[in-house]
Amino acid sequence: MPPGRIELMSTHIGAQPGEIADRVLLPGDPLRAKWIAETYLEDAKCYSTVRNMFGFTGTYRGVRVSVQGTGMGMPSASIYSHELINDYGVNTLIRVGSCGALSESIKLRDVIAAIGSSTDSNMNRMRFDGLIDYAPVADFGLLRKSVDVAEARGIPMHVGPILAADAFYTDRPDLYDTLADYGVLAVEMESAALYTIAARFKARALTVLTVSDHIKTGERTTAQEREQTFGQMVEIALDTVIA
Ligand SMILES: O=P(O)(O)O[C@H]1O[C@H](CO)[C@@H](O)[C@H]1O
Ligand SMILES: O=c1cc[nH]c(=O)[nH]1
Repeated sequence: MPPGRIELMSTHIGAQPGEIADRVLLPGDPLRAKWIAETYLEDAKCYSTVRNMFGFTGTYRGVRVSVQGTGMGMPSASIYSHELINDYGVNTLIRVGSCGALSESIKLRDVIAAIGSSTDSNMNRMRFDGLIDYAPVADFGLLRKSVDVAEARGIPMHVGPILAADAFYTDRPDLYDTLADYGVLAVEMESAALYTIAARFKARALTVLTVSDHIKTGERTTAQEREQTFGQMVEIALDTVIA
């Protein structure tokens, strides 16, 4: 930090007030955040390197947009979502993540927009004293816009429910089959927390995913692909977040 500059960062994000746009894309992978900023944003500047969880602000089609890594899992994603909304005034958050397909109807590299997110996480059970099974859902306006954008760009996009799991490696693959029977398309690890925190603090949130693994077929993409080549998902998210 330059001498004389007063430190006003939040606990986990090293940005000064005003350095983060009011609309933010949220990849789990901080290097995907860097790739998105370098590939899609004009005049992108890095506002945070705290814990190497990079955040950048630039412009996309003339609109200020930020992109912030969230890390893996709901505890980590909750921290970044909470601080972006409450400490930096962010009002629109679109997660751009990878996921594992649960359904035979979904193929590797397909794009999914998540209407709602079931979860095995205990976080909402604590929030609601175990009395309510809260249903975390996407902001309808963002979801509808993303569908319009995908259609306009000619990108096929599945729209449906997903699972946000605490564990990447599961001992209960049978539950994935049951969830698929109930129409759940894919599994990832952050969306339920994002939707819940956005609802709690009156922000708008959406999750758009690219299938990086197929739970049924065992197919998977490479780490480099997960970091750098999920362009269709990012383009849908960017066109949606600036609308
Ligand atoms: O690619 P990201 O956005 O990190 O999302 C998925 O990838 C990670 C697991 O490999 C989890 O964070 C999961 O949600
Ligand atoms: O959370 C995730 C992400 C990708 N693939 C999975 O199986 N799980």
